[in-house]
Parts: sequence; structure tokens; C-alpha cells
Amino acid sequence: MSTTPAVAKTNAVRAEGLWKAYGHGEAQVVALRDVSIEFATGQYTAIMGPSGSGKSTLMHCLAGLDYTDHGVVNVGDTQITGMGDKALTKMRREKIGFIFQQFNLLPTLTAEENILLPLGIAGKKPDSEWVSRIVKVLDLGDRLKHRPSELSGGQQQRVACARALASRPDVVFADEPTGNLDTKSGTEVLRFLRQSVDEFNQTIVMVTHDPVAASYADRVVILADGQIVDELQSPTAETVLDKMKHFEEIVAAKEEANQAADAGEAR
Ligand SMILES: Nc1ncnc2c1ncn2[C@@H]1O[C@H](COP(=O)(O)OP(=O)(O)OP(=O)(O)O)[C@@H](O)[C@H]1O
Repeated sequence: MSTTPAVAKTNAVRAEGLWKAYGHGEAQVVALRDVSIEFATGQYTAIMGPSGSGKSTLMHCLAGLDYTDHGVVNVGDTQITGMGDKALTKMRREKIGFIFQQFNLLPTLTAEENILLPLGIAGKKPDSEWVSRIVKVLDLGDRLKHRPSELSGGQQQRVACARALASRPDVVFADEPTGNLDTKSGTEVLRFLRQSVDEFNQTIVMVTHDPVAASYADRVVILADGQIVDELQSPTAETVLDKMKHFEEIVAAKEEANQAADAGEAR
């Protein structure tokens, strides 16, 4: 289903040696353990793993929504590690598009206003030709004057997709983008994300639990207990499902190894 674009040369996002823990002492949870990963420009990556494996934490650290304890993150040619809140907010506006499971559209604004909002906040003029092109591909032309409450879930998520791509970001982070959609609407969103990679050279990093959604990606990265434990190239729903069947074994092995390492460090 997926094709690796020939143009995948540079890295849109690069992370090296990321560590992140929540809490202290006995209550401490290590959410990321020495994670290093690269996302090539024009590549579509799905991040999978059992609940609590660190997917959201990784995405938040890559997107500058959360701080890591150690390690370095680069978005495009900018090292975001060490930036303060203000600089991070600016960086996110300029370089990153977000798509959330709950759509996160502003209810009082029309679809069109929602799409253009991040550009407006960043003080950028929209490239109207580009925005029109996305709106057309997403088939939102006759919905632009509607408010989110007047749109179906699928239409709302397509508006969120247009909003994410409107500024031509270095990378789009999508967190369970089809989690709230029926199969037909989910397929439309996934097809669009695939098309944005193939036709617009967009870079996409998507967290998902769904093997069918993951099969639209060029590669699947699997996390367990805060570490990258496996990777699949050109995934199909079947190969992803097969990996998922072994999640429990993978997690058990990782937890055991990590506990042994933690105990060794504590001595
Ligand atoms: N703010 C927080 N405070 C304390 N612990 C946290 C916090 N956020 C996440 N964790 C813990 O860090 C670990 C990784 O959580 P994370 O949300 O990244 O996992 P996930 O793979 O995205 O899970 P899910 O698939 O359920 O969304 C979990 O053990 C979680 O309980």
C-alpha cells in the first residue's frame, strides 16, 4: 500500500539519546530510555506499542511539547533542546503541524478560520494557492463556512488535516488521527496523509494502535517499556498484526532487562 519516496534524503526530525522520567524515587516511571530515532523528510512513520510504552511521551518530546531529561532533538535544522517555552512555541508554529484524535478545532470559528488560524497566530500570510489545493484534495470546498458542530467527525478531522498542512510544516505529528472516526472517514484521512507524503513530500509521524492505519506508513517503529524494540519497513496490516501478537513477549523481555539494568545501577 505504501511507497517509499525517492526524495527521502534529509531528516525532518532527529533525536538522540532521549531519556524521560516522571516522578521520583520509588514512584518514578521511566517513560523513555535512551531513544534515538530519525525521521527522513517525505517519510511516513507510524509509532506503535502497548499502552504505557512511551509513544505519547516520545511524540511530545519530539514536538517540543515536553522536555526530556537527557538527549537532543532537532526539528529541521534547529536544535530544540535547551529552548525556553517562548522559543518552543514559536518553533512549533513555524515547523510543526498537529492532528489530534479529538480534532481540537475551535468551535466558534468556521472551518476556513480554523484552517488559517495557526498561520494568523504566527503572523504569516497564507499561500492561498497551496491552501486551496489542500482544501480541494480534502473535498472541503463546500464546508468552509461551516462551524465544527455543523460538520461530521470525518469532515472535522479533514479540516484538522488542512490546518496541519496549511503552513507547509517540516513535520506533521498525528496522535491517533483515526481513533474517533468510523472506518470510511478514517480511510479518507489515512489516504490523504499518504497522498500528502507522496505528492507534497510531507513528513508524517503518527501514533496509532490500529494495524490498518499503520499499513499506510512507510515504516512502523515499535516501542516497549520506553525503548525502540523493533521496526518494520513497508508494513502491511498483516505484518503489523503479527508483530502486535508478540507485544506481550517483547514487553516482558524488555521489562525484565530494564529492571535488571536499573537494579545494577542502584547498587
Ligand atoms: N504526566 C505524567 N506523570 C506521570 N507518569 C506519566 C505521565 N505521562 C506519562 N506517564 C507514564 O509514562 C509511561 C509512558 O506513558 P505514555 O503516555 O507516553 O505511553 P503511551 O504509549 O502513549 O500509552 P497509551 O497508548 O496508553 O496512550 C506510562 O507508564 C505512563 O503512566
